[in-house]
Amino acid sequence: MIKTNKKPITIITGCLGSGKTTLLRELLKEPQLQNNTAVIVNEFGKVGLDHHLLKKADEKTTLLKGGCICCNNREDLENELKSFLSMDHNKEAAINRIVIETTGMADPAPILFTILTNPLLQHHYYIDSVVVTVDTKNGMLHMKNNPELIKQVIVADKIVLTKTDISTTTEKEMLIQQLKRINPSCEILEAVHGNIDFDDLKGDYRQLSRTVAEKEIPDLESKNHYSSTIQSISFTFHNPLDWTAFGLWLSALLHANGEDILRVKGLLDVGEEGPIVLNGVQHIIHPPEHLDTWPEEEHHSHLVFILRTIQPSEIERSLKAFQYFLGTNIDVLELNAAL
Ligand SMILES: Nc1nc2c(ncn2[C@@H]2O[C@H](COP(=O)(O)OP(=O)(O)OP(=O)(O)O)[C@@H](O)[C@H]2O)c(=O)[nH]1
Repeated sequence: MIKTNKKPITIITGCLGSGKTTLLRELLKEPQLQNNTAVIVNEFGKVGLDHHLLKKADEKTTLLKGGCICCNNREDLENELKSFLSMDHNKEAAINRIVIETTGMADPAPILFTILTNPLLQHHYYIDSVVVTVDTKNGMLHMKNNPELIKQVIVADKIVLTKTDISTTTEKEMLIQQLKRINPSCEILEAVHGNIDFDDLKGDYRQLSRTVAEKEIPDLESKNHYSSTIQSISFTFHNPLDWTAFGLWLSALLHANGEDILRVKGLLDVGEEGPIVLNGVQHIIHPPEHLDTWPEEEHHSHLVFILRTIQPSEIERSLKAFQYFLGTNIDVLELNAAL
């Protein structure tokens, strides 16, 4: 147990769709995180969905908009962390722990750098633990295609293997071997659907004195680490959509372009009381989740794609060609977000 007045920061990072939000949603149910914990979520583009899902559990959830936390959004992070300090005078409202969920392609190094080198932040906060979720099913593929994952694993204190329930023993063993090669000192844990104790993810006293040098942070100066082939597009639908027709359209799209559709996420109005949460990671569409109620006042469907090599306009054309069958009007909210 660390004895300090500094506030611990837990950073949850990991590849697109590896289970960061699922993990965080479960953790926020723990009594120790119900009060006085602030959650900072960073997502691609201007349309974030994860913070809607988290908001129900924790009202102090902030979405950092306008770019990735590790490239063009570090000042926002700094300001957000500083703003929590102003709540310290009120014991009940004071924030005593921060959890940051980064985008799926974030390089955690610049985030650590921001917190570890700003004198004010350094005085009030410490990095308790860098937790990296790794999708056991897609992990080897992610490792091959996403250099960001390697950087995440390098700085990880704890790796949480997710989706072990849908992976084979061989997939898991090969992945563990590979992870140990990259970061031999890292603790590797498992969590199916985010089922893990927060205590297991906490750091130990040694992290309190962690410095930039100790963390061997790579690529501090990189402004933007993304490959230019990665783009995103988001849509909004104003009326409920036909879920069966949508499923057909999406299956055909993934069948044709699965490798190039890195991620699809949606909060969809299908004419029921609450929305459906849609989650796809490359070829895999996870079982959709029905929410009882909408997390926000506004009940419009949102759909976000993160793409590699395939043009966002192709998705738009394909979706619009299907519009009649979906029974709703489609607007493009954001196209070609600079990732
Ligand atoms: N079977 C299975 N599915 C999981 C597990 N963990 C997460 N998922 C599913 O994986 C999908 C993606 O999970 P998220 O938690 O949204 O992933 P994320 O890392 O937050 O995604 P981004 O924010 O887009 O990077 C969802 O459908 C989850 O229900 C797990 O342990 N087992």
